[in-house]
Formats: sequence, C-alpha cells, structure tokens
Amino acid sequence: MPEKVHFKFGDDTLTPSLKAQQSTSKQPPKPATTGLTNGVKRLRDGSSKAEVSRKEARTPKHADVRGPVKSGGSASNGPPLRAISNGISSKLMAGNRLGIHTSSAKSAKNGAQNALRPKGAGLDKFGDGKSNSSNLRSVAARLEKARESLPIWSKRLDIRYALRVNDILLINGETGSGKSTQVPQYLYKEPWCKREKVKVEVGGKSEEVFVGGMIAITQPRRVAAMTLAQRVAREMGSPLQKGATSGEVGYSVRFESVVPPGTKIKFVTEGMLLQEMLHDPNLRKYSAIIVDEIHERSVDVDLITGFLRTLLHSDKAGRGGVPLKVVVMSATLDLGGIEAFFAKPETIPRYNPGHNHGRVLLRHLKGYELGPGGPKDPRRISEDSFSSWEGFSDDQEDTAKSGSASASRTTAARGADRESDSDIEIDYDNWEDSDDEFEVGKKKNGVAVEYVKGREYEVELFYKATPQSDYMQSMLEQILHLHVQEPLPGDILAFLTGQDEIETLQAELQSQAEKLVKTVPKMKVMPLYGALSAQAQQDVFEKVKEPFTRKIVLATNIAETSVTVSGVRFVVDCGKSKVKQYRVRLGMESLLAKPISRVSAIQRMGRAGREAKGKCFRLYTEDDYLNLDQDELPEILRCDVVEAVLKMKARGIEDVLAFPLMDSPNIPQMEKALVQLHMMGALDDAGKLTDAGRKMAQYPLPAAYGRVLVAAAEISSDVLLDIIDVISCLTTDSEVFLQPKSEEDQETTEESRSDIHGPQGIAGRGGDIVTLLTTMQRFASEKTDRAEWCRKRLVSVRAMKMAMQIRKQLRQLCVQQKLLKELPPPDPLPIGPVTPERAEVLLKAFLKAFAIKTALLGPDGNYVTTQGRNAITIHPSSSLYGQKKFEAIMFLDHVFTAKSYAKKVSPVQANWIEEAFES
Ligand SMILES: Nc1ncnc2c1ncn2[C@@H]1O[C@H](COP(=O)(O)OP(=O)(O)OP(=O)(O)O)[C@@H](O)[C@H]1O
Repeated sequence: MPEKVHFKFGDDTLTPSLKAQQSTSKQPPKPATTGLTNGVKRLRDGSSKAEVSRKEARTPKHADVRGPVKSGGSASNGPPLRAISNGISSKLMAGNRLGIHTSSAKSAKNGAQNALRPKGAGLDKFGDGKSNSSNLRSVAARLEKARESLPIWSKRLDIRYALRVNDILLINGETGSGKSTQVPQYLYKEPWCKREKVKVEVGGKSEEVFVGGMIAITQPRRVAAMTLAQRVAREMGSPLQKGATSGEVGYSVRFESVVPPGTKIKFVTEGMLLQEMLHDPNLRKYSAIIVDEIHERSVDVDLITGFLRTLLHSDKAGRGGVPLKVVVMSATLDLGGIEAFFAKPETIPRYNPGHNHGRVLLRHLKGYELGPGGPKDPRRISEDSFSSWEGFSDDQEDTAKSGSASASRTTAARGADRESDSDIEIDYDNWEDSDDEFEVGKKKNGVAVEYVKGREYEVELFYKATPQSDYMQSMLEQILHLHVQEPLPGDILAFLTGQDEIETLQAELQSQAEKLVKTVPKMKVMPLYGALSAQAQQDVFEKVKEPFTRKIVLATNIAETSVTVSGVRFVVDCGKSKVKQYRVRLGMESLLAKPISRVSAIQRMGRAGREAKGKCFRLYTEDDYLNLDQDELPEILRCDVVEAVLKMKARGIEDVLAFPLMDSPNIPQMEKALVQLHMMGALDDAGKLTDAGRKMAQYPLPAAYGRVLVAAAEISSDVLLDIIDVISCLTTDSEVFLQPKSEEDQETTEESRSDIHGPQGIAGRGGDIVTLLTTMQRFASEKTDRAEWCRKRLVSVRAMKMAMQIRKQLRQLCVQQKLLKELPPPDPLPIGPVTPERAEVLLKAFLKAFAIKTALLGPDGNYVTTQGRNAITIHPSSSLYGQKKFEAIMFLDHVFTAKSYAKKVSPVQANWIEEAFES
C-alpha cells in the first residue's frame, strides 16, 4: 500500500484580475504566426527572424562552447576514477596530501540531526529577500541575458509557430536546454492564451462559462514545481508569495498552493492536475497544459495523457469549442511513441493502444548503435542526448519509403538542421490568404515536434574502471577526493538510493569534515529526499552563504529531473535507486533498490553543467552503463493499478480496459484491480462506481484508506475522527516511529513509549493501528513541548507535523463531503486509553479494505497470507515484532527484502476476516 497522500484539494479559483481580462466574444485562433517578407521571417508582434538572428549572433553559440564529453580523466582534472578507486583509501590515511587530519574522528550524529532540522517557518520565496517591484524588475533584467543564451532561445519562434498551427507540440531538448523554464514564458502571451467567455450545454441548457487564460505545467515532484516556479517568477520579475495581490507565476503542490490573482503560468504536480481533472474534466481554467519530464511515466502522468488525448480528439463542446494546447517535453525520451499516441486517428504514425513502451525502446537502441561513434562513444550521450535524431517509428519509415510524405521526418530534420531553416521564403504578410503556405508546419496528424539540440555547458563524464562492490564506500571516497582536489566554486550533488543511506553518508562525511586541514574548504553536507520538510528542501537550493565552504548535497532521485541546484558542478551517481514494484504473485508492492536506467543516468548527469562546466562521476563501469535498461518500465506496468482504475471510473470512464493509455497493464492486472474495488464496495456488480466509490475517489488518499474512511463514517463521527487520526499518521512521507539504534536504546524507548502503548501494552493489543491512534492523540494534546515529547519517545517530529496537516485537511474534507457534521473542537481534547471494544471497531473498519492483506497463524507458528498462501513475517518496525503470536494479523504494508515482511501490523480474529470477505 503506498503511503502517499497524492493531492491537495481546494485549488485556486479564477481570479478577479483574470476575470477583468476576459474577452466577451470567442476569438477563433489565428492560423498564421509568422510570415516572410523579403526572406525575413516575421512574427505577428512585428519582431522579425532576422532581428532574432542578429541578436543570436551577439550571443555565444552553444555549439562553440560545448565540448565533447570525455569518458576518462585528464591530468588537469585530477586522477581518473580508476586511479582513485585503487588509491584513495591509502591517500585518505596519508592525510597531508589530501589535506585531511587523521587524528580525531568524532561522531557527526549531532551535526547530521541539526542539518535535518527545519529553520523557521516562512519561506522567503526569493532567497535574497527582494520582493518589491523595482527589485523584481532588476532581478529579471539581470537574468535576461542568461535566458537568451539558452539553446532553446533560438527555437522560440518555431515553438510559438508550431502551436499556432497545431494543438500538440512535442519537445525533445537536452537537459538544461531551457525547456521547463522557458517554454511557458514563450507561450503565455500567445493569442490563443486568453480567457474567453463561451457558451456550453449543461444538462440540456446553454450556459456561459469562462475558458482559458492560464498555462499549467506539470512536474513529477513538488520540489521541482516549487523551485521552477520561483526561478520563472524571478525571470519574469513577478512576485511569488503567499498573499501576493497579483502575479503571473504560481504553483500548486500538496499542502501548498501559491497562485496569485492574475497567474498565467502555474507549476503543478501531476497529482494536483489529475485531481483538478476530476472536478473539471474540460480543464476550463487552462489554455494549455505542458506535460514536463514525461519520460518518468508515473501512473498519474499516464492518466493525464490519456485524458488529454480524449479531450484533444473530442469536439471540445465542454470548452465551448476552444482548443486546448498540449505540450509534452522531455530530454530523454524518443518522442515517436508519444507522437503516435496523440496523432489524430487514422494518421501516421499509428497508435498501437497500450503498447508504446517496447516500441520506443527498440527505436532508441537502434539509434544508439548506429550512431557515428558507435555504442562505446560517450560523445553520443552529450551531443545527441538520448534521442535518435533521425529516429522514426518503423511505420513512418515505411510510409516515407512508400512515397507518402512523413510530416514527422520533416519536423525532425528541421530540428536537426535548424540554421538552414532561415532560407525558406514565406510571404508573411499574405500568410492567412495562402492555403498552401498555411499548410507549412501544420501537421496532418496534428502533432508538431521540435528538437532542441545542445546544452549550455559541457559536462565531462567519468566511469569507474572496475565494478564497485560497496557503492557507499566508493561514494565517500569520490566525494572526499573531489572536495580536496577541486577548487571552489563547485558544489557536489550525489545520488544515493534512500534516506537511510543518505543519513549514514552524511554522518560519515561530517566526521571526515572534522579532520580537514584549514587550507581545504569547509564542507556543508545537506540531505535532499522527499520526506524532508519543505523548508529543509528549499535550503538545499540556496547558494552557500558561509565563506570558503563547499555544499555537498546527498539526494535521492528527487533531484534527478527538472531541478537546478545552485552551485552544483559535480555529480556523483551511484547508479541505483529504490523502485516501487508490484509483485503479482504476492499481490503486493515492494520497494526495491535496483540499477537505474540509462535515461536516469543521463538525467542525473544533466544536473551538472547548468551554471558552468561540470563533471559527472558514475560509480560504475562504462560496460555497466551500456548494459542498463534504456528506460524504466512505466509505473503503470509495475505497480498496483487500483488507484488508477478508481480515478478512471471517477472520471466517467466506463470501460477502463479501452481507455487510451500509452501502455496498459495486462488484462488480468486490470481485472484484479476491478475485483478489488468491487470487494471494497467502490464498484457495484455491473462495474459502476458506487456512492462509496465516488467518495473514495475524492480523497487525496490511496483507495483503500478512502474506503476505511467511508466505512468509519457509517459507524459514528467519533470512530471517523479516530480513523482520520490513524490515517494521517499512516500517510506521512516518513515513518512516525524512529528505530532505536541499540538494544539499550530499545529498552529505554519501550519504557518511554509506555503511555503510547497503554496499560495493556501494545496499545491494548490493537497493534500498530491503535499505537498510531494513541500517538496522534497524545501528541495533539501535548501542551508544553511537542518536540521534547517526540524526542523522549523516539517519535519523528517531522512526521507528526505532517500528520497534523493531513488530519486537518481530512477533517475539512469530511465536513465538505458531509461525512462529518462539523469540525471537532480544537486540541487538546480529553483522551483515555483505547478499550479493546473500541480497538475492535477500528480494526473492523480497516478490514473493509484490508481483508486481502491478512495472514493466519499456521500450525508451525508462522504466518501465512490468506491471499496467495505465502509465508510472511512481522517486520521489526512493527510494535507486534517479537510479541506473542495471534491467530491472525492484518497488515497495511508489505516489504520484500531478504524475506517477505508485513508492516503496520495489527492482531485480528479469523472470523472478522471472514465477515469482511462476506460483507
Ligand atoms: N533555480 C535556478 N537557479 C539557477 N539557474 C537556474 C535555475 N533554474 C534554471 N536555471 C538555469 O536555466 C537553465 C535551464 O533550466 P531548465 O530547467 O529550463 O532546463 P530544462 O531543459 O528543462 O532541463 P531538464 O530537462 O534538466 O529539466 C539551467 O541550465 C540553469 O542554467
């Protein structure tokens, strides 16, 4: 069971100033953007392509500054990795040569914890505190030059033009070429990006509604949405603060929405947009949706593209006929499959429903192997990015060969031969009158494609000479080597697999930092992972203020795409990440550390060289890299699809098996999800969404938790409030209970947690569910020092703070949904121990959704799952670990490491499970 709350409700509404901008009549989109007079391409705003070219001539050409990516080190860059790997340990011990004292090695635990502590509440969105308009303008003016030097700058006319004559544009541009920050800025003033009043049919009646005026740009993660919004706001000289009375840029992520009146560009997480789509299937607020970093292929992005495709190919009656523009972008995905997906029916390339992944992959491999330098030539990685520039689907090639012009081929060739483009003469002044000219760039299949070649700064690439058995040790050595050898400025961004590894390495590095001699810069080690507070994440993106100090960021793949971490010039990539995987046989999801894909490796490399030349150190061999999978299996093919199916149903998709997905899970998996939703009462016997199902889909929760809420509401409001408390703790990003480090700590912790576990121990034998309930109740009632209360019990303050936010949100939603009559009185509320009777009621409510996640005690004293009959062991993190055995257990989570573990475990009775299955 994923523990994430995916979305936030109560998004911004249309704002007064936007209303003021509305035009009363619907303007049909102007077909022609540009024209050529005397060989000069001219935009309708009057700027000519020649002017742009002159400007470009003054700007350094990216091709001139870009150099080949090297696979080995050079003397001037310090010894190559192969040398480091052999010699660094002894060099570290030698101390003096690398500038490290070898005498004291104090634990850096305290330092690590300090670094994790959030600093103060409010975010200064501009870092430098500048927020008045003249300061904002001067910041924007300062950034103008940087914007003009981005590779994508020379493509801005093509991008605007492509979208004036087509509704869909795919952009493949290298990491750092400027896609995420620039494309929305090129588009928000386009004539089609206006708020319009139109007539639509609602329930047989004609109604006037507003459509358009804003561009949404999706990001896979909140940190990217927030930092990009801040960057774009700076570039546009627009304020981005809570309470700002106007602004052109906003963002909307879980628990935080900053969308000032007048917002034209809104960065959103994929989950947020999907939730908006449930309420507003026609996306009336928007003129365009930009789907960024599509290569990550989360379930949410796959659903979004499916809904967008349906909307694009519909008559748009729900938008009063106003087209929605869609831009899809990535640095590391061949866009052929996506072009096929969005292409108008009956055009080329043809969409093969639900089967794009393998096809795209095949084309990549082909492009790579046939490249000029061959598969081993590392320049292929930088110069051509990941895309096969000449790559087309087999369909298209066939078509081209058979004489029917392939529009994609034209566009791609145009992208690659950008400069020769300017020779085409088109009479712009007479553009609209000329049907022939109008056809230029207008794609028969409706999908325009642009390729942005080049990145601004070179990234040198280094591989290990031999495979590394211990990546943590390798990483430590590599970071220390870089820190000691490379002059400032130049921060380091290292990619690890997860929070535990990050905290371990952080402690190690901080311990080493104490041994550094004075001539070596100080180290500022900063973690970056999803469960960190927003403020702690934000701090990582700020420039280091301390003098003579190097920032070392230890990150999960949260920093892999979209983000620019200021100051970073060196990337160290361990080559692994933790991936959620659905194990069909077990019917459960597990989080496994696995080798990354080539796409991820390229994205990680792309985090260096964004502000200056950079270097990327891969802690694996070049052969290992070449043996990596080209890209990751889309999440929808490896995860439980229950939520996805529920979202489709809630959006009115009757036949989910026929819903247009780029890649469809296999039929048995979809059917299993349907059966599961039926068992939960979300679907009736005819497969239609029930009332309970509709409510479940409205909650920003995994479907099963939504079901538990609905079940609790049927019992009483008191039970519902208890269940909200538990679910709030279950859906934080990090664990509520921290693990004792030693046996001694274990004993002390047991003692200090006695109030949580209650007089009968383990929260009245209610297991983890009741333990979480008492934890939340006691935390919320704590009047003096909540942080101290947590510290004593080894409870995570960060997790509890987030749980309190979720609790507030869920309570409000329950009132909105009429599951609760009113909000309960503020804390502290009177609390008492949870009685066994109360525990039974709560556990039975959970069984409504989790009966399939139960296990019975076998005669040999081991638990065996009721579904699939697999052996399962209680995980050490559970309060039931090492306790007496019960006849049956229910578990909310599951992890597969050395063996199959049940997490979040509670004792239940076998007959309760039977009842739950029968009900
Ligand atoms: N927060 C920031 N601070 C400083 N510079 C930034 C920031 N965000 C972007 N930039 C600059 O703008 C450039 C383009 O960034 P942008 O995110 O638009 O590129 P991109 O093509 O979308 O890259 P990617 O595919 O890696 O997301 C970066 O290389 C960097 O130089």
